[in-house]
Amino acid sequence: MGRFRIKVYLRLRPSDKPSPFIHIQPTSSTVQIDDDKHAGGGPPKNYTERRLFRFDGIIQSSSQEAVFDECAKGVVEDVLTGYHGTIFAYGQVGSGKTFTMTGETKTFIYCGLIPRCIHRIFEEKESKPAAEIKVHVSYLEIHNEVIYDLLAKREAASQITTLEEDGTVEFRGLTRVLCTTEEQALKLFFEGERHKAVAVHPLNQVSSRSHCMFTLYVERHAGMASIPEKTAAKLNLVDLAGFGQSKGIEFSEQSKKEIVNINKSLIFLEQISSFRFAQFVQELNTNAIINKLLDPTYTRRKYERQISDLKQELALKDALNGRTDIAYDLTDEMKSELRARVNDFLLQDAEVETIPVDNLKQVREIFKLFREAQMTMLAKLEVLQKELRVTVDVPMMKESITPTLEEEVGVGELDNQGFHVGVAPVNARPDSIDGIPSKMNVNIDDVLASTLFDQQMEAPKKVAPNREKKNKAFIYFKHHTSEGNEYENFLKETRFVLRLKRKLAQELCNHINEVKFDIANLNKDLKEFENSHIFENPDVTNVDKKVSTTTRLQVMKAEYRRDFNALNKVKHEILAIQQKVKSCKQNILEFFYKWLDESDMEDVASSNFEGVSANI
Ligand SMILES: Nc1ncnc2c1ncn2[C@@H]1O[C@H](COP(=O)(O)OP(=O)(O)OP(=O)(O)O)[C@@H](O)[C@H]1O
Repeated sequence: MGRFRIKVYLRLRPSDKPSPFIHIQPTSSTVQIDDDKHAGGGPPKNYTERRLFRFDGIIQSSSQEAVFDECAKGVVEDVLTGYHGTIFAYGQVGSGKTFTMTGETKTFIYCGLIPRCIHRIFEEKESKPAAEIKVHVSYLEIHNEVIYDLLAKREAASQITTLEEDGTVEFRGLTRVLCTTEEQALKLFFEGERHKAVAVHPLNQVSSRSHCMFTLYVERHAGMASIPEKTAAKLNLVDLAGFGQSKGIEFSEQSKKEIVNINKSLIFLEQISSFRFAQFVQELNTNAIINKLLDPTYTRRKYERQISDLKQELALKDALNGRTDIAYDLTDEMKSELRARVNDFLLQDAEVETIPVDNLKQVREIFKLFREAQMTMLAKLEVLQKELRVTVDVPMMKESITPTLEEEVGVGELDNQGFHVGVAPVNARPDSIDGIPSKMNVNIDDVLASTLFDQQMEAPKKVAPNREKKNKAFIYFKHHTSEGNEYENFLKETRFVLRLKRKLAQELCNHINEVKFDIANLNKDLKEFENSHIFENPDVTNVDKKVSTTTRLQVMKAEYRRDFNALNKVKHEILAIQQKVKSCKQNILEFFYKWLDESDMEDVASSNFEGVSANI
């Protein structure tokens, strides 16, 4: 990589009346401008402190050939060796940009830089066929902020978009044409010229109203057999639209729009003025690199050689460290051995040291196996969750996979491996549910055997009227007195809630029984796996089956524990509601007998309370 400075040359257009206040010094490549107080002109007032401007070269009345030799030849030579290059002309309207870049193309001596660059590149191509130079060209124009492809059909041109990446700008959709001869490239250039937007300007009869960029893409071999790398560089040749004062000049609406867009795109230039801009650009540094196109065959050979060298180096290092039996390429046998070790570690509690770790490839293979195991487990879990229509969240899984000390003294023992279903809060353990883990079936009536549900209340010992009349009086009390009515409604509501809770408890019992059944079967399967000694003859399908069974067992146990705890909770709620029902019944009877005592017994006896059942 080389550091380059942008070079700036000043080309002066011949003039009949050169300004007496601008002093050109070709030998020192400087321009001295007199103070504007005396000159009545010069640069904008806010820049008057700067009077001396230095350039890389000043070209006065030179031929087009001399301009090419001094300003462009070096750039073209660099492009031919693989560096990108750009030549652009800027200046006021009519200052000679197009004359410099394109020139008068009918006669070669008046040809500008673009035809001369084309000529030089094809000259190289013809003189060095071994370099296999390939040349493509493109030509674009930016007019009124729209990009046009001058080598494509006009209507398709506006579709060109720019893509900025890593500090470079690409034109998407721009036509690139392969040219095998200089004539072909020139023809394309002239064709593009005809499409350019030009208009009459008070300072120039044929004024460019757009920015144009002609690009030559040059691909070639480096030219040395030992370095068969290709280079690919491009040469951008840019003719900017002219900028300048438009005050006091009459323009058409179209021209006004163009001027606004041109001045907007050249705002930096406009504010600094041509000379200021030149000084600024000269201070910029660029990093230039040769743009290599790698030959795949050469690159492959190069890397093969590097790999072989590195292998030898590694073998030497291993030998020096006494590691002579290290194999860096894993065979299928080695891979299945590794798989068996990983399975032992994951499923048989084998020590981690039993997994060999000798080289990077092994480590990668081990990671791969771990990932496979995890993916298999996750996939199976997903299937299980779908099957069971339950959501097992991660904390619950963790809890069931990793027993805690607390769990060692937990409730029940569902399998023959010391597993229990977890710890129920001491005060939450209902007497009638103690038997669940050891019994195969849970019955709601057993579970609720201790309840006093629907017991008939014993009436306080009182002198009662005839039983049938008393029942009728009780019904009357419930339906026709405000106290009785209130208790009756409350009782109905409480019983309704009780029915719902009982239903829920019944469902939980059923599910627990199903889960218990599944757990018993899974335990049986696991036993069979163990008896078949699958790990002595590892078989992927069998190992997978065992993983699946173990995972399923853990899920079922977690589910059992969850439902078991839920059942405990519902049981307590049922007991509380039953207690409520009981006291409600007691209250209603108490109030009934009180009401009966206060009533006239004759009235009660003669009353007709027909039509309602006497049970409460
Ligand atoms: N060095 C030169 N020697 C002779 N004639 C020149 C020179 N420079 C420019 N001219 C003439 O001056 C006129 C304007 O030049 P040109 O069109 O190149 O200017 P421009 O900067 O491209 O203008 P615009 O910005 O309007 O496109 C043309 O007729 C051109 O032939």
